[in-house]
Amino acid sequence: MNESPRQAFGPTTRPPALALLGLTLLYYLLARFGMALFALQPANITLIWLPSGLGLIVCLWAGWRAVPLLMMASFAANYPGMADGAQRLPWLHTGVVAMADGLGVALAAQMARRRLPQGLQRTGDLLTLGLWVCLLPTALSSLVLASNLVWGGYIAAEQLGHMVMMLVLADSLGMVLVYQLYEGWQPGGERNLRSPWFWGGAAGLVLLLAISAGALKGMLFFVLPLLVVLSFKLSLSGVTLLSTLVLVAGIVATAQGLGPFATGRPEEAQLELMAFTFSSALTVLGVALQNRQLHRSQRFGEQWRAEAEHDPLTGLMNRRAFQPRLLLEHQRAQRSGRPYSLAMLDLDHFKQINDRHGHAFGDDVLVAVASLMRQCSRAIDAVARLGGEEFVILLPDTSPEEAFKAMERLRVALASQRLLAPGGVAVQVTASLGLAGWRGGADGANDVLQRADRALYAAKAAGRNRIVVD
Ligand SMILES: Nc1nc2c(ncn2[C@@H]2O[C@H](COP(=O)(O)OP(=O)(O)OP(=O)(O)O)[C@@H](O)[C@H]2O)c(=O)[nH]1
Repeated sequence: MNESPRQAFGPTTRPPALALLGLTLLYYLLARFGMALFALQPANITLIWLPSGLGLIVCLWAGWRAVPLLMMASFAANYPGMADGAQRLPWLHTGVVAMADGLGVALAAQMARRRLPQGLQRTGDLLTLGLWVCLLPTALSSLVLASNLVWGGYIAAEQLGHMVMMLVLADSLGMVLVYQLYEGWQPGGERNLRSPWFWGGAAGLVLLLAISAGALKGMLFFVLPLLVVLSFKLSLSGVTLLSTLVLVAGIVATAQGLGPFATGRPEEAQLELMAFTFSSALTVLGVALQNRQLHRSQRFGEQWRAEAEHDPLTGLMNRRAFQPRLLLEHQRAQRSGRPYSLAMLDLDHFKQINDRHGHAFGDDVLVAVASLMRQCSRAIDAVARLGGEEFVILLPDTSPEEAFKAMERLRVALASQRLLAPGGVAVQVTASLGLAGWRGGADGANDVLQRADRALYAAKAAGRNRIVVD
């Protein structure tokens, strides 16, 4: 799974032109109609500026070539409004707005590439996202935008500071909400749509929104705990999708005069809503990232353990994993009084096979023998490769007499099989086995192992391709 597909700003692969044009059109529509959809009346304050988030993503994806397109879209979206007043040179001021918009998101994308080259990985990355990707670029572009508005006579000079703050908040919020969607998405993310938690969670969120738009306005604050619960149940993609949708819906509702933030004091309401939306988005994203990190380390732990305990050639358990398994079986046998048996198996004249047919064929032989041993043993048996051409089989609940029958079947099966060496030579491989059992008494697990080993040497000494029981 590639979870860090972040593309360099100034990318190496060209995005399809049609997709780029489509996104530019979306940017235009969001900018054009976002003002109406997200503006808090009567002061006409835009609560969230989604084009900044979309612009950031487009720049991350398409690099510098997206910037002129975004500037044109911004110009086209802003010009009707800016030409509406009595101010002079509206095209010039709209041009400055378009430039600030385009360069702001380009700078944010550059920051994201430099500061978060692997995307969001840890909760600590949220500080980088907030400060470097959102706050700094939007502060610079907002300063240019607001000064331009003062210069053009659109707003009074004393409104500059307030305007900058509003623009920074609305732009940053747009970036956080859209960027978390982009970051959260990963191949396989659509699996969330099959989870009952996703649809149940979505229904719960819609219910909370609906109730808070009516009589119980405070119910909106339960959106956060519900999203936190969902961040434990869904993958990052699902959580970021629900979080973005519900928080944007909350903003739209406020702009329509619904919910706890529609108080009739627009400027205060804006700040409260921003604080709620920011803290909710970042908390949920933080928990979801932490959770993903935890799952990853668990997965790595399991993978590391599997690798540490298995022989890479045959896939069988190795000596390290076999030892505790044997001890466990010995303790179980001591408690239950039931016997167990151990068979040590060593290939005969394996050095000759290697020398005559090559090491690679020797490896094939080891793999074939391992596979045969698996086939000839039961699910409760433990088959391990102790090293080289030496194997062991632990047969729980089995007396040496019963084990002998099973091992004899294995020995015969191996000896009657022919393996094709390079050049088409059919090679017979045989093995010698030493068998020992535990039937109670003072013997420890290692004593049983040593007895099986002694029996194996006896089998070799007696002429090979046979089983000796100790
Ligand atoms: N191809 C291959 N050979 C291995 C591997 N591990 C050990 N060997 C070889 O196994 C051979 C073992 O040789 P010996 O210990 O002399 O035993 P043998 O030739 O089977 O003789 P006996 O056990 O007395 O029948 C050596 O040549 C090792 O190089 C492996 O992973 N792959």
